[in-house]
Amino acid sequence: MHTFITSAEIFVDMQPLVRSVLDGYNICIFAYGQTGSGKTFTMSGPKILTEEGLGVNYRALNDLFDIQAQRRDTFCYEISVQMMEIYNEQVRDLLHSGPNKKLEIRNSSQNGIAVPDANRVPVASTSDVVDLMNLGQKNRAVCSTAMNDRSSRSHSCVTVHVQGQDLTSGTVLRGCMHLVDLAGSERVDKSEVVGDRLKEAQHINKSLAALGDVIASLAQKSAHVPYRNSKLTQLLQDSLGGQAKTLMFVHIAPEPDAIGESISTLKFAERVATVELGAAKTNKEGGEVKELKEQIACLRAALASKDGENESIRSTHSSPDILKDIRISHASPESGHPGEEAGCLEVRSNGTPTRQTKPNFELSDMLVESDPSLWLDGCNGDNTRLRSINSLPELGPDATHDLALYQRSSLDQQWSRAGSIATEDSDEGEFETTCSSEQDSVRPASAPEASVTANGGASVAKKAQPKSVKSTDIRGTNPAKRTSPLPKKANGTAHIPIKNGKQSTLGGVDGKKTPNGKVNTKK
Ligand SMILES: Nc1ncnc2c1ncn2[C@@H]1O[C@H](COP(=O)(O)OP(=O)(O)OP(=O)(O)O)[C@@H](O)[C@H]1O
Repeated sequence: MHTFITSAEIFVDMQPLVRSVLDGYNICIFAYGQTGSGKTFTMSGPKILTEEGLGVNYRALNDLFDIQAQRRDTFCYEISVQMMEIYNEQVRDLLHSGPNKKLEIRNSSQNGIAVPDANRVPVASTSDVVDLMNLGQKNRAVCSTAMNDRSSRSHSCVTVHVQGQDLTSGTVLRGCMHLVDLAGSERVDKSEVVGDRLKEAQHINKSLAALGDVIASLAQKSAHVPYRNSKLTQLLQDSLGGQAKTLMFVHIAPEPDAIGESISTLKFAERVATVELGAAKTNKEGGEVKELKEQIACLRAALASKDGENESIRSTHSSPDILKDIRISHASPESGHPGEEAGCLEVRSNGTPTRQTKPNFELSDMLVESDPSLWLDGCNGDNTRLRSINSLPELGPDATHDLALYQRSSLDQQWSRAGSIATEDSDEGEFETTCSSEQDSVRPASAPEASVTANGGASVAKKAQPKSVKSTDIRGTNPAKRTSPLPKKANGTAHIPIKNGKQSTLGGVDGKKTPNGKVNTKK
């Protein structure tokens, strides 16, 4: 049995995840699968866009605008978009009008993984987004191959930055969402590519292999995760091994001769499902942090002015013009204190005695007065990075994973949802210690779990769900509490429960596991 579903229905399932970007979470949604299996269709929609065909990229941004409008009285949001592609191992700006320059992926303690030099365009409405996406799609490297007349020759990434300020408390939330349409893996004998197309295919396959290696390392909890082996894995580093909420759509082509690729795609999905993510956390800057930052700014200003005064004193000392104003008070013969003679200097500037002014507060006093606990607990931002990566919390007992499987029919190219797994993660995650982009990350031993989605043209979702966000995908973790281990929706969605955020097996379409633990893409 299978049910055909539309892009709108797929979006409903991922909506809670998208919405949490407005609550300060980092989100990554990406499409994986062989060439021609429907990744671009899922993310962006068909070549000629219709309202029903709009891909999840558009829907996600539309949804953000809707909520922005709903929260107008309580929050002030700024939304901006970047659009990049990784083409032949080079990061390029898709919103750049001039010649494309090579961009660098940077890892900073403040922003995590980012491409700061890519154009970041503020958007305020759906039409702004449509214009931007059109420009990006136009600039994207696309070419016709024997497998797909509109084959993406690059990985594309739409990054949505959201900053919101709570108008009551002044708390600032920063969230960021990557929407990634990967280039498809392809067998070059089948896609019949030569020359530049062949070179592109080799780069694509190599970077997807690097993604596979990263997933394998994460799944095995290896101490070393080879993020640096490709630009793709560098860019997705935070989403694959960090504290983002990540969802992956896995696509397979239903044609019989694609069976080899389909199996390897599903094996990949199975492995992704076992990856544990760190607990999702918000990028929140509360009132206390704001206050402390203001204090720091004051202290810096005070120090600067103090330095300035010291400097002016020093220059007064060394200025020959001023020397004449320095009067050495020779001890009167009566005083009889030779030591006082030498030490008695009166320094004047501009002919008037200068006194060293004491600042209103002392740096040391202020620092002692500040409660150090505030620096960690009061701030979910960068200061928490100071904590050891070993202190990453395990997922609570309520953590679940939710795997959503979508299936595309070979005949009418419709999607059928087959099952779903999601993760509910603690809101109270901590940052992994940041490292330079020149270093691969070492995985925290206790990092909690990921979740995955697959589709039968298939898709896999991996997300860490905030407790505050009501997700239709969130399930209790205690299997005993459930009436069925794989409750099935009328439309064919099966939810696979995972205890303590761990997925034991990847369920089949009908909610049943095949003997070898593979997914049943039953139609
Ligand atoms: N669910 C669907 N319904 C109808 N048409 C679809 C669907 N999925 C994909 N298609 C069509 O199949 C073709 C290939 O899809 P698409 O370009 O999205 O594949 P892709 O996985 O992005 O390929 P590549 O990796 O080569 O870029 C397109 O013509 C697309 O319109």
